[in-house]
Amino acid sequence: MLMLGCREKTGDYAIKARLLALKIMGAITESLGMGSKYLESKMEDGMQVIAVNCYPQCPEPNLTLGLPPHSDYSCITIVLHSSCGLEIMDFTDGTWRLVPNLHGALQVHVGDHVEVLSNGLYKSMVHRVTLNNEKTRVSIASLHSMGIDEKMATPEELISNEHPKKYKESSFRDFLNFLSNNDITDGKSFIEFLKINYESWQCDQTGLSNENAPVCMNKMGEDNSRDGDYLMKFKNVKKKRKTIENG
Ligand SMILES: O=C(O)CCC(=O)C(=O)O
Ligand SMILES: [Fe+2]
Repeated sequence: MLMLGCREKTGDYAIKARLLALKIMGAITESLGMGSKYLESKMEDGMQVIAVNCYPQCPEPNLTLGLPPHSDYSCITIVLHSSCGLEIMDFTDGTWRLVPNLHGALQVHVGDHVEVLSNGLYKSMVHRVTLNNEKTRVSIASLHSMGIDEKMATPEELISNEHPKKYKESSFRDFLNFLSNNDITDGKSFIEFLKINYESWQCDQTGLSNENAPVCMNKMGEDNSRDGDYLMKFKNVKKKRKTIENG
């Protein structure tokens, strides 16, 4: 009986989360000037993946993570959790910020595909999950994207001389292929792989060719900032800046 009750509730939750995701995606495409129906049919025919994550209490939470840093390869993810643990990367200063636990609140993560769709106006969120030594944490993540072979591309309307195309197009299957060949726990990220002219961007961001590097650092925080091993890169950029300043 208990299982039956869970089954119904889970099914109901999945349906409602999906409807909410469709509405949010409509609001996002509208905010980009593409109209609320721009992706409607592709999202309606798209995929929903529900991940139920259980993070057991851990005697030494400082030594490990529940989930390593990553961004979601979805358009958006809707998360409901039982307690604190989720942290998001604040690229303005390279620190992790704990998401507060508001009872019953849903968190919405912008995923990689919305970053591509918006030509970088929306940034997919880098997040991780920490553990605690008091209680088990449970989260339900509902990931919403287009069909497995549907390519997400930046609309022409969002591309101009001032805002050149920043990302290659890709499908969910492309991501799965990327996953089979790369270890994301090693810090590899698909969105970085999709970036066009990433090498030249990276060079600018080091400040090596720019005397106003502190501005670059800010720009890095607000703007591009993720990297396959972005934390390492963030540190390296700082290190390079120091070397430049000292030398
Ligand atoms: O447990 C959480 O709060 C987040 C889960 C998550 O990031 C994921 O499933 O991709
Ligand atoms: Fe995630």
